[in-house]
Amino acid sequence: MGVGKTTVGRLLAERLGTEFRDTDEDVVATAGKPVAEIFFDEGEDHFRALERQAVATALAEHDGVLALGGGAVMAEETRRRLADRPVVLLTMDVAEAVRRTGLDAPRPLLAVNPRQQWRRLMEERLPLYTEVARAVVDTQGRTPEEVAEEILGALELSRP
Ligand SMILES: Nc1ncnc2c1ncn2[C@@H]1O[C@H](COP(=O)(O)OP(=O)(O)O)[C@@H](O)[C@H]1O
Ligand SMILES: O=C(O)C1=C[C@@H](OP(=O)(O)O)[C@@H](O)[C@H](O)C1
Ligand SMILES: [Mg+2]
Repeated sequence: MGVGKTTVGRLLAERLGTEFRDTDEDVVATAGKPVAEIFFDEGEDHFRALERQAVATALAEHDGVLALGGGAVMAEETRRRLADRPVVLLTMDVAEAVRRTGLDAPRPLLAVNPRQQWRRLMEERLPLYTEVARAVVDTQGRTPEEVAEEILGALELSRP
């Protein structure tokens, strides 16, 4: 969360001359309300069900750059769908995560004790991120434009 998937994904699509899509935006459009309200009104499980469906639909019909929500990989079904895709994992440290998410749209999972929550989520998710990632790009101390450039280079190197 807050690492720049949405921001950098949009830039990357521009560079590649392709479309950009974000599964959080698709979920918000389907539910007709912001992510934080879905969590509040219907709960995280419902959000995850909408998210699994949004990822499946986007991967089936979208041919461009796709940004996922940070928790999408928790679904085994989603990890399977990502297995043959050029997935990029973006990284940063906890201080940067708290800085970036503090300035941005509310993320319900970081609403209380963001530092501790972020560490806990990373511990749980890092093995899953690593499992699906074809390239890893550190965003620390880099502008979104620099990150997009790094991704282009990293994917070129990892091309099968
Ligand atoms: N490389 C970066 N350096 C500084 N701030 C960034 C960087 N990438 C993104 N941000 C900022 O961090 C916040 C979260 O970015 P966002 O793209 O929404 O992340 P994600 O989609 O991974 O949650 C936004 O305010 C964005 O402008
Ligand atoms: O990591 C997560 O569990 C989440 C990440 C968010 O998206 P970003 O990763 O784009 O912030 C959003 O899907 C929701 O708040 C849950
Ligand atoms: Mg995002």
